[in-house]
Order: sequence, then structure tokens, then C-alpha cells
Amino acid sequence: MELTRDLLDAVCDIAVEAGQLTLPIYYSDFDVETKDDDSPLTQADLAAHRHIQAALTRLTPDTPQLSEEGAETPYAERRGWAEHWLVDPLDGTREFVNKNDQFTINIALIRDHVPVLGVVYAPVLDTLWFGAGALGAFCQTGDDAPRRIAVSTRADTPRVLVSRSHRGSEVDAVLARMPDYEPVTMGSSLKFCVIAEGRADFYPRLGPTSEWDTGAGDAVLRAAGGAITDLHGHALAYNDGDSILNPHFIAFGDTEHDWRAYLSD
Ligand SMILES: Nc1ncnc2c1ncn2[C@@H]1O[C@H](COP(=O)(O)O)[C@@H](OP(=O)(O)O)[C@H]1O
Ligand SMILES: [Mg+2]
Repeated sequence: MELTRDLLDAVCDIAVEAGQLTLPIYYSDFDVETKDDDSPLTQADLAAHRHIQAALTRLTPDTPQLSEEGAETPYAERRGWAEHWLVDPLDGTREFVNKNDQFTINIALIRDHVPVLGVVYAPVLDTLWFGAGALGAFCQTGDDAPRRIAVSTRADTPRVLVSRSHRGSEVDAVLARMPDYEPVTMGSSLKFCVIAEGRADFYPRLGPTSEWDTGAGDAVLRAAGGAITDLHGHALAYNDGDSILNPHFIAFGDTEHDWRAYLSD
């Protein structure tokens, strides 16, 4: 499909509608289920999933969808997909459960293993981050006009993002190798968005994530001039094998800086 501003706007509308469905649940005394992999699940995850699935089907009936809360599609089928929607209907479920506002709705379009369009919406903040390759990257709060965003290229005291709920000793080892840094703790795919906006510089994720956790934020970050790579410096590749898990990765704004230098002595 053609990557137009109309397409991007349509996907933004879907993400905002899904996000608005989560808010009454967020502000209620909701139940939390535990999934097979021990991660939390709420009615909000499911409400957002159902809305996005139906709305994307109306928008592009022939484009397959892969969602954290949808049916698993075996790689034997997925490998034939030239493009597909990749959805995390509610990223940061732990943040949602803990009511710290840092959860997001995520929709990405993957084409030939690359996230070419992405929308991230934070319902409580009523803020959207969206982008698609040459169209650029944007941030919009409420009814304000969208503003163009770009990464920061200052690296004097890097602002380093650390997962609020999944940190780990390997990330601490990276921080210990940095001569100077300012830590910023945050949940969900918001971490990619604040780098895309130039409000943070570096995010080492040395623990498990799945493709839907990164796809939309990756597309926004790329469109804003940044990157996510594996620990060898290769851009994350999507729908490129059996496993839906990402390798460990680093995300950063300044592509001239040697962030991988902090990974080992
Ligand atoms: N053991 C594990 N295996 C796979 N993914 C994991 C994981 N632990 C955390 N994650 C992923 O990390 C995401 C949260 O990241 P963060 O801690 O940076 O907010 C979760 O998203 P969900 O909230 O959508 O489940 C989940 O997908
Ligand atoms: Mg997630």
C-alpha cells in the first residue's frame, strides 16, 4: 500500500479510538488476569485489540495482522507476507496495572522486514507519536497541531532510558561503563518516542521483548533520524524467522555516536 499522510492519519485515528476505550477501564477497579507466560492482561488489552483488529480490517481488508492479543500465525504462513500490520494493543500492561500512566497503543506497518510506518498513542497523556519514512515523524497532544520531531545529536551527558519494570544486571553493567549519564526510568514504547523527540538519547534493552513491543516505536524513531540495532549493529528485522522475540537491542538518537562501545569492556 502507498505510504501517504492520509494512511498515517487513519492509523492515528484507530490508535486514539482504541486508547479512549482503555481509559474508563484504567480509571476503574479492574481485574488483572495472568497469561500463560505470567504477564498481566486486562479487559483494556482486549478492548483495544478488538477495536484495532476490526478497524484495520475495514481500512485494508487484504493486509494480514499480527497482534499480541490475536491468534498466533505460524511462520510457514507469515513468511509469505510482503507486508502486515503489527499491533501491541496495550504495551506496558504492568504500568497500566500500577496506574503510572506510561502505557501505549502501538500499530506498525511492516514491509519486507522493515517497520515503514508507526503510530504510538499514550491515552492518559493524550499524546500521539507517528511517522513513516520520508513523511517524517510527528508528535501531537490533544487537539494541538502535530509538530515535526527529530532526534537530538548531543551526547555530552546522554539521557539513558531504563525500563521501569524490566531492568536487569546487564543494563546496570552498561550504565557502569558510561563515563557520565542521566538515567530516565520509563515504561512501554514511550522510550522510543522520547528518543525520537530528542528528549532522551540512548536505551539499552538487554532482556526479552517481542516484535510488537518495538515495531511502531522503531518506525517513529527511524523517521525522526534515530535507529534500533541488535548488539552487532544490525537494524532489527521483523517477520524474519520462527521466533517473534527480538534480539537484545540498543535504541539511540545520534547515529554518529558509538553507543555499542558501552556494551563491553
Ligand atoms: N520475559 C519476557 N518475554 C517476552 N517479552 C517480555 C518479557 N518481559 C517483558 N517483556 C516485554 O516487555 C514489555 C514491557 O516493556 P517495559 O518494561 O520496557 O515497559 C512487555 O509488553 P506488554 O506490556 O505489552 O506485555 C513485554 O512484551
Ligand atoms: Mg508490549
